[in-house]
Amino acid sequence: GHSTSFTQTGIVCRITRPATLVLNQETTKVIQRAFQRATYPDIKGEKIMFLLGKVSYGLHNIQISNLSIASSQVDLKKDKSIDIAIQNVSVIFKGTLQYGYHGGWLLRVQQSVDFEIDTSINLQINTRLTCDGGRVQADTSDCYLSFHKLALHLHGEKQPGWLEQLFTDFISFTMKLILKGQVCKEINVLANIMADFVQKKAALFLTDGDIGLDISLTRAPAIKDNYLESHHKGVLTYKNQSSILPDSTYNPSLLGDSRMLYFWFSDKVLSSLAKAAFLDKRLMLTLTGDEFKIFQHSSFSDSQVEVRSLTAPQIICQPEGTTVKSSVSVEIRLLHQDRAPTVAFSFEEDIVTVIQASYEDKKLILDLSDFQIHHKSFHSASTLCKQSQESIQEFLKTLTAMVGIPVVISWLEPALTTLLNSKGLDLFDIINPEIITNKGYLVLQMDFGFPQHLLEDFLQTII
Ligand SMILES: CCCCCCCC/C=C\CCCCCCCC(=O)O[C@H]1CC[C@@]2(C)C(=CC[C@H]3[C@@H]4CC[C@H]([C@H](C)CCCC(C)C)[C@@]4(C)CC[C@@H]32)C1
Ligand SMILES: CCc1cc(Oc2ccnc(N(Cc3cccc(OC(F)(F)C(F)F)c3)C[C@@H](O)C(F)(F)F)n2)ccc1Cl
Repeated sequence: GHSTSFTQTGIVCRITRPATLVLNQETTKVIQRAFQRATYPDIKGEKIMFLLGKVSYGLHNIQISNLSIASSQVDLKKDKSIDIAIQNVSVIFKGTLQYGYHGGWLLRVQQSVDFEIDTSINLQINTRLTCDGGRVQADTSDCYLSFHKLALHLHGEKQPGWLEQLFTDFISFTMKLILKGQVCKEINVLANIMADFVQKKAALFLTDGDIGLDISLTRAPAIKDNYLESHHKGVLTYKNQSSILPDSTYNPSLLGDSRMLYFWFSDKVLSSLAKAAFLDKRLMLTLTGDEFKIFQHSSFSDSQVEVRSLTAPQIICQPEGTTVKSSVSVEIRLLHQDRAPTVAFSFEEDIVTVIQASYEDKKLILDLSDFQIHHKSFHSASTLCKQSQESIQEFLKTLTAMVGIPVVISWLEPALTTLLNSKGLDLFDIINPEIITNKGYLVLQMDFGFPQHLLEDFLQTII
């Protein structure tokens, strides 16, 4: 068939129906905020009333004095919208009603009385997610209020009957229009502040120093019966230069809909992150632990081992795990009191490791499931005979396998965990996350408890 010309997708986020049930708990807080933020303009008018002549009225300083929400449901409508239904929002408005009429040619009455308007409202908000300049936009113009109660209560002594009539016939109609207009406007404002907030937070999450991932959308988020999913470039930005992403291999059948949250990463994205880490000189390690004091009793004071990547590691995802191809140099240095360190000997190896990653107790765990070491070269300060070079080569291979690789992994695990937690990953209540690798991609799938901290953060941004 024809190939749809989409910009390539490196990362896909899928939020399923079970997740919307968790998120539903908190929609009422956002709606409450919308009612509180809305402003209610004065309602003024004048009517010619039978026998009374011209009557003028004005409702001033309308404020919310009490607000409660009974229940809400979130529903995904295929290829359309996220439908939020909210029942029994009961709101009490307070204000001052001024009214006056010009009776006979002399009689003028001007009254001012405090009022309460007691309402009970159902809301239906059908949110469409669109893509505007690579960012998620929420369009909540499909917003309906239905009133099953709107009653005026006037303070003080009995008021004239015609006033109730005026309220029932005219004022309540205007009141409904104002409420619908103001509340739906605020809901749209909040929905877009929220979408912007997640976009910003997500971008911060996937940036560290000069290394970042461009997570702008490649198309509008797709809404299906059981999930909604967003497609992101996942293009590496290093020192503000962004690289291109080769063609994407994503298709929706790769993800399920039983877990709340899925992230699909093309392994090209992981490879470009490894490349940026290499360019950013992060892939090197100086070991001075006791296990590396190989020249213990010689005249030299101390020794250290420096391990570093010679090229950008290549990351390939397979069903067996994440394959990392790196070429590495290991240097054994001697530290002297009085002069610069000298290199006792150094060697280079091509190392292929297969890693299985998991995430438990807010820690990233990297397990080595296979490896291959190809010895490339060896340099030593003192000349060695041929025979001993062979045995040294074997020894170094064993050293790399028994010490080198485990040391690098046990350095990388906490380093990545610290990086992720510095972004606030540990604040999330992530339930039973699974990290699954397959041909050319990696999937994170998990359930989660509502991110209370995220909502608090968000509600702070909207005073
Ligand atoms: C590459 C580091 C090399 C350092 C030093 C170079 C010298 C090497 C010397 C000798 C040994 C040779 C190589 C050593 C083997 C080490 C390589 C090695 O360990 O490779 C791993 C590098 C990290 C990574 C890409 C990987 C696997 C999975 C990836 C992780 C999956 C999830 C992680 C998410 C960001 C976390 C989300 C949590 C979730 C919300 C629950 C993600 C993507 C982080 C990166 C890892 C393979
Ligand atoms: C940090 C998670 C993440 C976000 C990405 O980019 C974006 C950008 C905009 N919206 C999203 N959504 C997915 C999503 C799910 C869960 C959490 C999350 O971000 C965050 F809440 F953790 C924030 F604090 F960082 C983002 C939402 C998008 O799917 C939707 F729903 F708007 F269409 N992701 C890309 C990759 C990764 Cl790992």
